[in-house]
Amino acid sequence: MPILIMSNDAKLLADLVKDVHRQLRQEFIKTGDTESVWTNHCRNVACLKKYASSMHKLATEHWEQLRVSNPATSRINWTWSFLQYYFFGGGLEIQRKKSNSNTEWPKLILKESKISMLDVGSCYNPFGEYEELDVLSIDLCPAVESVYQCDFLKVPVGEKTVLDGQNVLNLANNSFHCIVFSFLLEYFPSSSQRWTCCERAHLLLVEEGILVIITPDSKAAHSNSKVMKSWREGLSAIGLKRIKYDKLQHAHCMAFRKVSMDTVLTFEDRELLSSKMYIPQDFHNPVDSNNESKADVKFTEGEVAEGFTHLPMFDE
Ligand SMILES: C[S@@+](CC[C@H](N)C(=O)[O-])C[C@H]1O[C@@H](n2cnc3c(N)ncnc32)[C@H](O)[C@@H]1O
Repeated sequence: MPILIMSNDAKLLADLVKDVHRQLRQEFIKTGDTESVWTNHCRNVACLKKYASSMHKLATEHWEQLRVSNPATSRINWTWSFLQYYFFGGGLEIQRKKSNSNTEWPKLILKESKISMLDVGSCYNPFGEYEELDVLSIDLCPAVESVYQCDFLKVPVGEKTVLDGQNVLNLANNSFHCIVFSFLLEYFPSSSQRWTCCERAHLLLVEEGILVIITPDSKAAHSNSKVMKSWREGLSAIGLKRIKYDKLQHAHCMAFRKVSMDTVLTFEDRELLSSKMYIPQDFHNPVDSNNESKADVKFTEGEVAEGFTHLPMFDE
C-alpha cells in the first residue's frame, strides 16, 4: 500500500484547514452557543476564502496524486463506483429484495439516465467530471465557479430548487437521488449541526435515494467503530439505513438508503439523536467539563487518543 508522504506545502495547507476546524470547536466550547459561533464564522469572509483555496489546492494538487497512484484510496472513486452499482448495476433491486417487505416502492426515475446529486460542502466540484451525474454542488464558500454558494444549515427547503446567479435560494424536497457529505460533518463544532444536516438530507432525498457520508480517519477501522456505530443508529431512526460501509486507507465511506418517508421527532428524540452524531474531538478540550453530553459517551483515555485526533489526510 503506498504511503502518503506529505510535502511541506501540503502540511501547511492541511494545518490551515485543521486550524479552522479547531477554532470553531474552541469557540463553541467557550460559549456553548452554536448559533452565534456559526454566524460569526460565516461573516469571516477572509477566513472562509483562505480555507477554500487551501482545501482546493490540498485536494487537487496533493491528494489527487495519491488517487492516481492508488485509486482504491480515493473517496471520489469509492462514491462513483457505489452509485454505479446501486443505480445502474442492480444494487437497488437487491436492496428491495433484502428488505423483505411488501412495500410498493415508487419507480425511481432517472432524468435522461442521470443520477441527480447534491454535493454539500463540495469546495471544488470533484464530481463534476462524471457525465452520468447531474450535480448541484454547493458550498459555504465555493473555491470554483461551478459550485453554488449556500449554507446548507440554513437554506430554505420547499417545493422547488431555486438558483439565483451563483447562489442557492431554495432546495426542493424529495428531489435528489444522491446527497454527498464528503469530509463535511467534522467541519461543524457541534453534533446538533451534524444532525441538522442529516435530517435535511433525509427531506431532500427521493425515496430509496442515497446519502453518502465520508469521514476522514487514517486509523484502522476498529479504532472508531463505536463512533460509526453511533452514527448508524442515529440515522436508522429516521429511515436512513446503512447499506454499505468500507474503510479506506484514510476514510470511512458509508452509503445510507432512504427507506421511509415520514419521521416525526419530539424535541427529546432530536436531542438524543443529535448526541449520536458526535466525533471524538468534541471531547478533547479539557475546558469542556460543563459539556453535559460528555456524560453520555464513555471513552477510555486510549480510545480518545486513538480517535480522530489524526484528522487523517490532514495530519500525515
Ligand atoms: C473539508 S472540506 C471538503 C471538501 C470536499 N467535499 C472534499 O471531499 O474534498 C469541507 C467543505 O465544507 C464546506 N461547508 C462547511 N459548512 C457548510 C455549510 N453549512 N454549507 C455548505 N458547505 C459547508 C466548507 O466550506 C468546505 O469547503
